[in-house]
Amino acid sequence: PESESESESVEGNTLVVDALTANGVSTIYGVVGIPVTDLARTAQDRGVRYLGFRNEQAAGHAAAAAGYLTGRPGICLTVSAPGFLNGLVALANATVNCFPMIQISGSSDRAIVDLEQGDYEELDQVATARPFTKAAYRVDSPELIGVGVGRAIRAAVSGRPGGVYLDLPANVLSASAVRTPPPQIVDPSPRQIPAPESVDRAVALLEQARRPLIVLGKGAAYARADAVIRELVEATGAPFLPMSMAKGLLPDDHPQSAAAARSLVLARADVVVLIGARLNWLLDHGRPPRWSADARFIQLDIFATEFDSNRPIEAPVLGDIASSVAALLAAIRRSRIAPVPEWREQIEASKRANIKRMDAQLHADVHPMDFAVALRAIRDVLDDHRDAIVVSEGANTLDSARNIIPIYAPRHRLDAGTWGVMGVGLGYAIAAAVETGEPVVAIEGDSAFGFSGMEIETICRYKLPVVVIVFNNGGVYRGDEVNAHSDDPAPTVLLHSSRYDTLIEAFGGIGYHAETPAQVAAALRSALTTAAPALIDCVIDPAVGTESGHLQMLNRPAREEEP
Ligand SMILES: Cc1ncc(Cc2csc(CCOP(=O)(O)OP(=O)(O)O)c2C)c(N)n1
Repeated sequence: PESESESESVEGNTLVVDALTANGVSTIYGVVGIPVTDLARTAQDRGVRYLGFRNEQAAGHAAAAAGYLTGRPGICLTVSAPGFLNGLVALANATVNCFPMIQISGSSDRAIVDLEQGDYEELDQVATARPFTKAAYRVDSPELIGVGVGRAIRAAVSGRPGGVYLDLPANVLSASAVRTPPPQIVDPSPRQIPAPESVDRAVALLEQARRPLIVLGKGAAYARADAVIRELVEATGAPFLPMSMAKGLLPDDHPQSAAAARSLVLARADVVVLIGARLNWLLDHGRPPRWSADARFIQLDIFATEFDSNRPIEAPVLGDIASSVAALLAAIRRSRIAPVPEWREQIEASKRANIKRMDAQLHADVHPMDFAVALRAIRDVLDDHRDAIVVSEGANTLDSARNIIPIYAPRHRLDAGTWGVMGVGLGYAIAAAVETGEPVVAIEGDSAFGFSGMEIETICRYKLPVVVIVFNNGGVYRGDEVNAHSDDPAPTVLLHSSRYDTLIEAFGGIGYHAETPAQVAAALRSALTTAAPALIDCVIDPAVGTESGHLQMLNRPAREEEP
C-alpha cells in the first residue's frame, strides 16, 4: 500500500515498483522465485499486471515483443543465475532485433560474489550480460534504485532500441530507505532530426533513379509512423519490398508491393531506399548476384555505424524514422521525381507469373498436406480476420507462411526475425494478445513449437485468445528421413503419431486435429470464433520440405546424390 508520508522508510521492492509505475510500466512478464517474489507481489498490489511463465526465455521473448509492439520497454523479471541465464537468450535477441526490453534479475550480495564465497545462485550477472546487451547496470543501494530504473528505461528506448539488463541484488531489494519521488524520465526516446543536406542528397539520388526500390524494415514498423511512410511510398510511385515484420505497413495487396517479384526487383533496382532495414543476411548483404553491382543506396537509420556495413551508402540519412521519412517526403514533394511506368510494368509481369505459379501450388490436390495447401487454408480464413496478429517460427513453416499469408496492418506479424531464434513463438503470441487485445494466430513448425510448448499452459491459465497451429511433419525441418515417395518397397512412412491437440486439452484449451485443408479451415474458423486458447494439430507430409527451409544457401553443401 502507498505510504501516507514520503518520509516513511520502505523496502527496495517498493522503490522498484515506484520507479517502474512512475514511468508507465503496467505489465511484467517473468518467473518468480528467490529473491524477486516479493517484488512481483508488490507490483501486483500496485495494479501492475504480472504474467507468470513456465520458463524465463519465453517470458523474455514476451517482454521483447511487448517492447516492439508498444514502443515502451517490455519488462522481464527473473531470479538470479539460472533464471537470469534463461532470460539472457531473449535479452540478446531483443538487442539483435532492436526491441526495447529490460531484464530485471535478482542477484547475490555483491561482496559475496566478488570474493566468490559461494552464495546461493552466485553469478556475476552484470559481467555476463554486458556482451549481449545495449547496456547493463547494477544498483548497489536502495537509494539508487530510481536512478537505475530510469537509466535502464532510457537506454532501452532511446536511439536504436535494445535489450538492457538491470541487476538488483537481494540485499538491496530487502533493504529499507526513505521513500522519495522516483525520477520521471523526460522524453526517453527523443526525436533525432536528419540534417537537411542529407535529405537533399537522398532526393538528388532518387531523381536519377530509373528503377527505384523502397525496402521497409521492422525499424520502420517499430517507428509507428505508418501514415507518413505510406505517403512517402505513394508519393514516389516506387515499388516497395517489406521485410517480414514490416509487412502490413502498407497492405500486402497494395499495387506498389513488389513482394511477389522479389528476385526481379533486388537484381534490377538501380536506386534503393532502405527505411529501418539493415543490409544483413536477410537481404543477402546487398551483394551481387542477388543485387545489381550498380545499385546505389539511400539509407534512413537511427544508428550511424549501420551505414556502409555491407554496401557503400551514397545517401545516409541519420535520424529517427518518423522524422527522416517526414523530411524526405517534404523534399520529394518539392522535387522532380517522376513515375517509372516501364519499371512498374516489368514488375507487374513478374508478379503475375509468380502468383500464377504459386496459385497452382496452393490449390494442389496433395495427401498428406504439404506446407502450401495448409497455409492456403489458413490464408483464406484469416482473410476474414484481418485484425488477427500472426506469429511464426520454424523453417519451412516460417518461410512459406511469410510468402503465403498476407498482412494488412502494421505490426501484425511477429516472427523469428534477424537472429532466426526458435522458441520465440509462444512468448510473442502471449505478449501480442496481452498488449493489443487482438486475436493471435501462431503458425509453428513442430520442432520450433517444442522450444516453448509448455507455455500452452500459460496461455490457458490466462485464457488468452491465442490459436497455435502446429505444422506437424514429425521432425526438425522434414519428418522421417525415409522418403515416403521412394519407389523401392521400403516400409511406408507412417505419419507420425504426435497429437499436439491433446496437449492443450490437458490445460483446458480446445484441441483440433486436421489432415485436410478443409479441416484446417474449419478448425481455425471455430477457434477464432470462440476466442479461447486453442491448438490445431496440422498434419503435414513428413517427406516434404527442405532442411532449414529457404536457407539452403546457408546450409551444408548438398550431398552428391541429392538432386
Ligand atoms: C534456439 C535455436 N535452436 C536451434 C535452431 C536451428 C533451427 C532452425 S529452424 C529449426 C526448427 C525447424 O524444425 P520445424 O519443424 O520447426 O520446421 P519446419 O517443419 O521446417 O517448419 C531449428 C531447430 C535455431 N534457429 N534456434
